[in-house]
Amino acid sequence: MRLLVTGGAGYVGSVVAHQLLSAGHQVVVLDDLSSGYPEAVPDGADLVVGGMAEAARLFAERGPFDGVVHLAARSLIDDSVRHPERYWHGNTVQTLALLDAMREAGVPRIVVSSTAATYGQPSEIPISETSPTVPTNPYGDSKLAVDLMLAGYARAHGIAAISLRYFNVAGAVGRHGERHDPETHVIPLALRSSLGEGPDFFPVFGADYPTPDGTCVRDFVHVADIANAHLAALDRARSGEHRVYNLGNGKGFSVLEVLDAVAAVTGRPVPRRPADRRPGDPAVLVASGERARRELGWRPARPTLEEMISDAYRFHRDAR
Ligand SMILES: NC(=O)c1ccc[n+]([C@@H]2O[C@H](COP(=O)([O-])OP(=O)(O)OC[C@H]3O[C@@H](n4cnc5c(N)ncnc54)[C@H](O)[C@@H]3O)[C@@H](O)[C@H]2O)c1
Ligand SMILES: O=c1ccn([C@@H]2O[C@H](COP(=O)(O)OP(=O)(O)O[C@H]3O[C@H](CO)[C@H](O)[C@H](O)[C@H]3O)[C@@H](O)[C@H]2O)c(=O)[nH]1
Repeated sequence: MRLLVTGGAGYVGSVVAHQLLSAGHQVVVLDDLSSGYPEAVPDGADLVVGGMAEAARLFAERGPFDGVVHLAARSLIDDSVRHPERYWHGNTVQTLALLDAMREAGVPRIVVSSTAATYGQPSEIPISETSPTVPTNPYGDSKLAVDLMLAGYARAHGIAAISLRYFNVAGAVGRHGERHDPETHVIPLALRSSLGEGPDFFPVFGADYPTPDGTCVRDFVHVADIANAHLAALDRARSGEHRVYNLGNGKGFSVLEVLDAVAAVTGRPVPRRPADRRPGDPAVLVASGERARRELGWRPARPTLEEMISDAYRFHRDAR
């Protein structure tokens, strides 16, 4: 297929672009480099620098395209609380422009990055695709709005649409890894603390959650597994239908368990200090992967935390 990958200069997008190329697809990356890096774009993919306003021109000049894999987004939760307009414009309005360009050019299918943040504080564990969606921040709101938009466009305009709700993405594939600035995610931050490159103490946000050790529990998924789900979703997408899939391993690890696993990989402890809860953090986020298994045939091939952390560590060492 000839595919447009938005956000392909970012963490997950660069791995998705890499796997699509390995599977023999043609890839054009559209990325405004607001949080991505040109050198992250895999060899073999063309990079076009710009926002979704460029999509119409790309479809007209470089078409026909068989589909879009849309990962471009802002995803800093704290920032979204302070500047909701950045998320409504950057995520929701930008996606609307992309969908309109697809309609105009007759691009038939789209696979979109959604997020566990669309569920907010979950009412049940594991979280299934039919669980209530009540986001607790504008980032989650802006992503849920995209999912609703996709449902309407699929129904009315025949677009084949799939939303993949990632839980906590981790790990790296070769030279494609997590490089956010600022970094807010637990594994890269814990690696830095363990290696003496971060703050002196890793802040553990909250010790009194209703979990076995009092810290939050998350469902980590290897970025290579996440990327493979996009290939399966492109195959599964059906005209006129919007489907949502949770991507997780169905198993949770607490923040303290993550810190121990990081220490086991680096051979050095993670110095830590209790800190206040981070506003909006749900105690437990664990996915039911049942629908993705049944309908996409997707099974994570790298489910262990050790492998995710080892790959992230290798990427971190090589990038230094
Ligand atoms: N990393 C996670 O744990 C996680 C979890 C759930 C969902 N997601 C979603 O996955 C996607 C990728 O996340 P990531 O961690 O790789 O983020 P990232 O910041 O590394 O990548 C996002 C990429 O999109 C680009 N971009 C942002 N806005 C753009 C715009 N308007 N036009 C063009 N390019 C734009 C950025 O420059 C960057 O290269 C996002 O949609 C995010 O919401 C990520
Ligand atoms: O310095 C830190 C950083 C994180 N944490 C804890 O580690 C856990 C994981 O936090 P992350 O920031 O790594 O990831 P989140 O669980 O907040 O992930 C959420 O935000 C992501 C976007 O950044 C995705 O959208 C994802 O789907 C959504 O669940 C949380 O309990 C958090 O409180 C700490 O204790 N200290």
